[in-house]
Amino acid sequence: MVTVLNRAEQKTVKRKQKITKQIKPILQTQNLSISYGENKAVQDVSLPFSKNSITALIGPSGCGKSTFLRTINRMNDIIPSASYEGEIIYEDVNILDKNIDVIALRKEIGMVFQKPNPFAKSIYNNIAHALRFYNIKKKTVLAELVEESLTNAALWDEVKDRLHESAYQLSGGQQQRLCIARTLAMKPNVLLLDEPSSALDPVSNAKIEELIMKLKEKYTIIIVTHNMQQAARISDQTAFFLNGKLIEYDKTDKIFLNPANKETEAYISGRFG
Ligand SMILES: Nc1ncnc2c1ncn2[C@@H]1O[C@H](COP(=O)(O)OP(=O)(O)OP(=O)(O)O)[C@@H](O)[C@H]1O
Repeated sequence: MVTVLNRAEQKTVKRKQKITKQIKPILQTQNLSISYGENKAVQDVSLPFSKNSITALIGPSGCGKSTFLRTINRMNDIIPSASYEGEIIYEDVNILDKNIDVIALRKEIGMVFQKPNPFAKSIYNNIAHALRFYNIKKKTVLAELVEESLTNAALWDEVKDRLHESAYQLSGGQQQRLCIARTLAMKPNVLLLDEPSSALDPVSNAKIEELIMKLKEKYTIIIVTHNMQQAARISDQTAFFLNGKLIEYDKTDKIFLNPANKETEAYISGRFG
């Protein structure tokens, strides 16, 4: 039977579809477990990540946060003992599938590590080199993309007159923003940040936090942090891990002001970890 909707009904359906689209996560793990040999480092974790939001992963050392993060762009593939169960659905595709093009995936889901790791090249070539790897070779296009990504990483004004100096001449905080720029040049959808400012001084840390909050307008961000104030300041949602398990996940305000779980409360109030 064909149902003909009147205008008002059509409007309601469209509005509902719009809301569903907004709420539907861009990325979600479903019953994800990750092992190193016999050691189950992450156990049965299901978490959604919505577009243009920041999710903080917190928990004591060794609870599986980095393992979980690295699996989202298949960085753990390089560890021979690592294996997975469950699914990671990114835009309706299970990215743990054997047939996934991992190089293309890492372009869409970029990662920045704890210690700034620029290449031993000029500031310009740190970004241009990454672009050339993806076959972008035209000089004018490269120059535009270098400027755009340095601007988006809030670094352009500080380096525009020294683009051909070695990246190693930058401060630690600037090097980390260069690494963020290098990732942004790939035009990713999701940014994975593994303690991106823990190796930096307080001023650089504040700049990186400001940058991350700005980047939320364009990207979905997942950040591992040991810094509770940082998680509380910048994230929309927080997930608390303990011994490889997801103990609690909620809006960040709820986790920090009124956690449902005693272990979460003990951790955020500094009683362990
Ligand atoms: N490359 C590896 N090979 C084998 N085991 C590993 C490897 N990396 C991590 N593990 C193990 O997986 C578990 C989780 O480690 P992971 O680094 O993910 O925790 P974490 O919460 O990120 O810790 P930290 O906060 O100290 O970085 C630990 O038992 C760790 O020893």
